[in-house]
Amino acid sequence: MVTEYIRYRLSPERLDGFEAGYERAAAALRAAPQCVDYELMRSVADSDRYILRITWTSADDHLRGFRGGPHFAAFFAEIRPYVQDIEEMTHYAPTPVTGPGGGAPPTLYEWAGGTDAFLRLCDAFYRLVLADDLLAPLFAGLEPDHARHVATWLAEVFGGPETYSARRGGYPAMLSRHLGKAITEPQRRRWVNLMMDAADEVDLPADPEFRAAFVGYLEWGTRLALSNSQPGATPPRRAPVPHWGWGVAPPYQG
Ligand code: HEM
Repeated sequence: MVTEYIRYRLSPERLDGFEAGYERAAAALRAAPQCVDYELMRSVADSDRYILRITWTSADDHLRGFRGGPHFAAFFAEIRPYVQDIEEMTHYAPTPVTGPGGGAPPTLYEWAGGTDAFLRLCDAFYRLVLADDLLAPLFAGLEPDHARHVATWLAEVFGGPETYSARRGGYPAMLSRHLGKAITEPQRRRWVNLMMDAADEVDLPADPEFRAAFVGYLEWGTRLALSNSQPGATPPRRAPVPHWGWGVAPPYQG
């Protein structure tokens, strides 16, 4: 995880369109799996000064992944007029010096290790699923990208980029994949078990706080998947993607 700060001092003729331009550019940041979060702030004393903070999964993900990826062109088209007004553009890493609150707790997505961690998790999970007597028949004939789609769903649920919503269709798309599948309780339980096995296999964080929050979502989500998949079920067709947090036990950062 690395934080980029970009400081702007805008020429008067470019001040007006700046925030609206960044508003549009932000769609590309939200869609990019390398971007964890961003915030644009305006100086209180000098309204021509701005600081943009962007948290990236790593400096390399930013410089190669994002700049070499499909979202950069749309992003850059919006901000190109303001490049000449940049005073500083630097990656910063955290130090142990933080306020009494220790800063905001990381998201479950950050704690897990970002997009890469969820991709590794789902690759391992579907290897186990396809070798499993109860689950393999349900997943026969999977699209080759299925594991990646489920990884982007999980990443979004746990506080990562909204890629599943932007590219795949959010909750309605996810729901539609489960309708009519008539998932049984033994299959649901096996799904959870194999996901936990995969978490061990790819070394997701094993601390009690992370695993409790992680399995909490799996229990909740699989029970909904089971009931929504029954013949005659009438789940809501539209709903937001859930955003799962730490619950009552935030991470121990002693
Ligand atoms: C937390 C629980 C679950 C989550 C987060 C989840 C997530 C997803 C997502 C995101 C998709 C759609 C992927 C895409 O866009 O192509 C999907 C499809 C699917 N899921 Fe789940 N799922 C869950 C539980 C289950 C369970 C318990 C089962 C069965 C035991 C199951 C079986 C399937 C099947 C068969 C598909 C469709 C594959 C296809 O033909 O495209 N899911 N799931």
